[in-house]
Amino acid sequence: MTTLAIRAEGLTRRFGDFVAVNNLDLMIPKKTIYGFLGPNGCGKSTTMRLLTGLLTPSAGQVKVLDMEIPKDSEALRLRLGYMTQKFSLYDDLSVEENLKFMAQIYNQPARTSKQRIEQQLSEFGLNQRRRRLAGSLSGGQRQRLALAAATLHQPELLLLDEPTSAVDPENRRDFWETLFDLCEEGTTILVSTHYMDEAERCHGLAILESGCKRADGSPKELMANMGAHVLEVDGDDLRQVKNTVEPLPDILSTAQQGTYLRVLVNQHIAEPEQWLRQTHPDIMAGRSVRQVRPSLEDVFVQCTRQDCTGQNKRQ
Ligand SMILES: Nc1ncnc2c1ncn2[C@@H]1O[C@H](COP(=O)(O)OP(=O)(O)OP(=O)(O)O)[C@@H](O)[C@H]1O
Repeated sequence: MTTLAIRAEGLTRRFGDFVAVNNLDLMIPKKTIYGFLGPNGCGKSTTMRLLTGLLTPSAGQVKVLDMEIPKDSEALRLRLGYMTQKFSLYDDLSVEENLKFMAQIYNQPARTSKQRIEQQLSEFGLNQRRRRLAGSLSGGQRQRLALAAATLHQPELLLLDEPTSAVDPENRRDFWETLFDLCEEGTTILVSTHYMDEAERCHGLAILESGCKRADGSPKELMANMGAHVLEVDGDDLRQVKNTVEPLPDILSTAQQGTYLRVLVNQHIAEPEQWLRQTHPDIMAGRSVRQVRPSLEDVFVQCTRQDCTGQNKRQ
């Protein structure tokens, strides 16, 4: 028995010539919430499908809950919960019927499943809506039903593919509270997202782009080891400041945020504020330039500047 829920080495998936998941190494500890952060098309869903055994790897080794994939995929399925991006329950079945159906799929004995369904209906606030057709529920209610169904059989590992993309901020917050409760009870959770605030809630995180892993660690570690200074420049005409400083090789990126320009400067510059003022004294005159703590978005920008071969995308 290891302390890892998922261990992948060189995990790769090709579709024809296209490499959707490229040589991915993952070590995901049990009883943690681990995130995949990345833009559309970076390979999050494909990786999740590989980890559930629904898709066969083109190369690499994967162990999930100490079982080998794809060899043990069938047995593993009963120990996993998987919530896909699209609502995958039946619109024309009621809330309760959907849960009963899921209980049958997971071979739950009728006597215990009745009790478990009642428990889920109450825990996920669906008791009053048990006879409503799933198709008539709101986005937040559908999402709660989907999570109730995915956790009905008390899986050890829960994989959630962009679970909050169709819900409002309040439901998203409640949803995350539920995830922390499940984690506290011993469930390992793997969740994909493109929201920075959600990624920041994870214990560990892999930043993916174009099928490659660009960084991993806790959000705190990622921010501490980003390899760049972050400056905020204020004042008028920030567009002009941006266009002027951006071509400098030691400027890694610039982005306007309200009344500030956020500037990422190469870490080897010893005194970045002073350096920026000296390189463009005219345009910096009368502005405040101050160094601030990196955010996860800065980390994301910094580690996705290059493509999988290490080429700088800006050039
Ligand atoms: N069955 C398939 N055949 C061919 N290409 C595929 C297949 N499945 C996925 N891809 C491609 O692999 C890449 C990664 O897709 P994937 O769905 O894993 O990305 P994602 O990060 O989950 O993005 P999104 O958030 O948009 O779902 C995309 O370019 C996609 O078009």
